[in-house]
Amino acid sequence: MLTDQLGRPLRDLRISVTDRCNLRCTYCMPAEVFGADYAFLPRAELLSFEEIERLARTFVDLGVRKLRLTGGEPTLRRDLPDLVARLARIEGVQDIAMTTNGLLLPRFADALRAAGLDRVTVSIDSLDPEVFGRMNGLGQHPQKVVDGIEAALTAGLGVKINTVVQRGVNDAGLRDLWLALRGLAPLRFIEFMDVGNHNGWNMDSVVPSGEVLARLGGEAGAAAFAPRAAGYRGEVATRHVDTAGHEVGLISSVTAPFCGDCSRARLSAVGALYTCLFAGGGTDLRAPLRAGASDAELRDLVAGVWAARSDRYSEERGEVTRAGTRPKVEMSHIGG
Ligand SMILES: Nc1nc2c(ncn2[C@@H]2O[C@H](COP(=O)(O)OP(=O)(O)OP(=O)(O)O)[C@@H](O)[C@H]2O)c(=O)[nH]1
Ligand SMILES: C[S@@+](CC[C@H](N)C(=O)[O-])C[C@H]1O[C@@H](n2cnc3c(N)ncnc32)[C@H](O)[C@@H]1O
Ligand code: SF4
Ligand code: SF4
Repeated sequence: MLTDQLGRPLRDLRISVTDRCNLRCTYCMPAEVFGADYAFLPRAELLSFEEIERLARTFVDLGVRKLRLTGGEPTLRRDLPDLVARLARIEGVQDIAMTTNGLLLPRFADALRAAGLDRVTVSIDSLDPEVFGRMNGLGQHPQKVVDGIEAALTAGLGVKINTVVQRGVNDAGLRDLWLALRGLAPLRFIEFMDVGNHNGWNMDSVVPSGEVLARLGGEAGAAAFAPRAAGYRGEVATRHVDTAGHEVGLISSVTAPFCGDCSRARLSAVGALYTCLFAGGGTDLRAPLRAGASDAELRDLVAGVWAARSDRYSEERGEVTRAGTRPKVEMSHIGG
């Protein structure tokens, strides 16, 4: 089995299909930076669906079993169901998921499901129109995302909900969000992370997951929940359930890093392989692919990168921040 320097297998591939987005979340693509004059990737730079399929096969040959489409906003990529259908035909793939802001799900959920998509994770940070409108940078209304969640459920997709938590921004409304949406799907609360170079991260704006759970429980606090076993080895969220069986996941990359089990590789929209969400650079797979590399050559290239991998950024965060920040790839580029 292929493992990296810390004995971690390669199991999960997250594929960014575009760096564009129809929102400008302040913690990801702040409008001041990603404005009208921002140079998004020209179409010719993006991997074609044939190229994504070929590279996905390479990763599956090396042990990957889960694929996740992300971005930017993956539903903006034209003909996305065609890509899903190609990926669903790859022998060995057990799970195809997509992380999305949900806005276009009413339009595309049925076609994506029919093409073979298993699950979506839909991101929504608040049900308060003012708070959500501010956080998404474009004043979009949260009901549009809720409509997307409902469209995904109606289409028969598995659904989870992601919420990024920022102190003083959306933390006051977390319990309202939980009470309103817990009957629809499991909610997962993500500690605000220092991804990219522009989101103004600082430790004071992180709400530790323990505090989030206490807020969700209302008067009973965290005691309103019981822990539930992980769904699979290396799962990023720790699971908890309330007495009615509603599930909440806590993604505590800042206060309780999970690098020890990290089996995730990331492929950017231009075909660069990144071995960590916080990487400063990646390995170009597109150039050898377009130069006619054989399947074996591509496999050797990816296997070599994984075998040399020693990333554990979240565990080292304190040391790195003290030593001064280094440039990181943008979240919208690498996919979340
Ligand atoms: N630091 C860090 N954060 C991650 C990593 N993987 C995922 N996350 C964070 O967790 C969030 C949730 O991830 P999702 O895209 O929903 O995927 P997932 O939780 O791996 O998916 P499941 O297969 O449903 O468990 C991401 O948006 C990131 O913010 C990782 O490897 N490192
Ligand atoms: C980069 S987005 C891409 C997919 C899609 N546009 C969406 O928002 O779901 C993937 C996930 O990363 C999360 N994310 C983005 N920036 C983050 C940050 N600074 N800290 C924690 N999570 C973040 C988003 O909330 C989303 O759940
Ligand atoms: S988190 Fe998703 S929806 Fe928000 S700006 Fe980033 S890519 Fe777009
Ligand atoms: S910080 Fe890097 S190594 Fe650690 S879990 Fe996240 S992606 Fe994996």
